[in-house]
Amino acid sequence: RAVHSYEKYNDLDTINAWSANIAAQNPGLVSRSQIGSSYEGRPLYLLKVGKSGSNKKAIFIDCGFHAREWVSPAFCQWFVKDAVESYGVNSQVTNLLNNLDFYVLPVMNVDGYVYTWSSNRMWRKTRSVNKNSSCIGTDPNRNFNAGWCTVGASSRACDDTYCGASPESEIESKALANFIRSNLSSIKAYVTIHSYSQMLLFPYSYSYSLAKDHTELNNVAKGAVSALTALYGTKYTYGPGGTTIYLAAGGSDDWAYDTGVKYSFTFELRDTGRYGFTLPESQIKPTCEETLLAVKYIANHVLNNA
Ligand SMILES: NCCCCC[C@@H](C[SeH])C(=O)O
Ligand SMILES: [Zn+2]
Ligand SMILES: [Zn+2]
Repeated sequence: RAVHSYEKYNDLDTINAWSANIAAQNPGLVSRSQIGSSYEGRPLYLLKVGKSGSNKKAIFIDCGFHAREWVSPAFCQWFVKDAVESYGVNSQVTNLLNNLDFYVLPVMNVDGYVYTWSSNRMWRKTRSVNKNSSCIGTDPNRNFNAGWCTVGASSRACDDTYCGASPESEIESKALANFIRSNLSSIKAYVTIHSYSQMLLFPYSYSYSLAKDHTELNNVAKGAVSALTALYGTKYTYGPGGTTIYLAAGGSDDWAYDTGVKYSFTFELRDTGRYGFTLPESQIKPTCEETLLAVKYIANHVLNNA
């Protein structure tokens, strides 16, 4: 197996070995569980990061929804590294980890991720077999029960934005939704990491109607983006998904929000198209460092307001 590096793209086996190790090496801060399995039978590992305590608020962060967006899982790994390195050293991180738990799902679409390493670097969807079609996979970010398949999604199995046979048809979507439903009393924020476009998005994408918490979410996004931009000058846009990027129904962020997770955000990381999904490894560090500032901004807002 390859050596793990935070500044390289790691294959799934390496990421799974890393998550086992980082939990074993930081027992007071990190624990690993399995929330389910993928279509092809791979485990979906979840890391819980935070100082053990009772009835703490939690933030759920997932990466790797879309297989080709390799910088996304790189960020989840970077996030956990920063947490364990900074605890007891940096007062802001220590405060966050004492008062919040972070559930980190390093790779949601494990089958798709493996497929981008073995067969097709540009694969997006899951790898499930579709009935009555030779085309494989569903877009997990069109597969949630939020305006499902009404707009900005396809009902054709061969399309990259195929919404699936039904909401939560994908075993991976079901596992994620079940975990959040079972932990609704503690999960105050949902952050899902994608690439590329350099955007910070929040509900709704399934319609142009404003979320009831639009003003607050917009202000949080504004603050998070300025924290991000302050580091290297990376320009981000932010706003409701529908008007900021495109209408897209069935998204995990809209579903989480309508399910009661008020602070729900989708990140589209670097870049704006020069490299796109094949962002060079030299940009992993700066991308993760700047994104970390935005996520910490959100976490602090949640800690003070949720
Ligand atoms: N829930 C939709 C959020 C906005 C679209 C996000 C992008 C990430 Se590649 C998409 O799923 O098309
Ligand atoms: Zn994506
Ligand atoms: Zn994207």
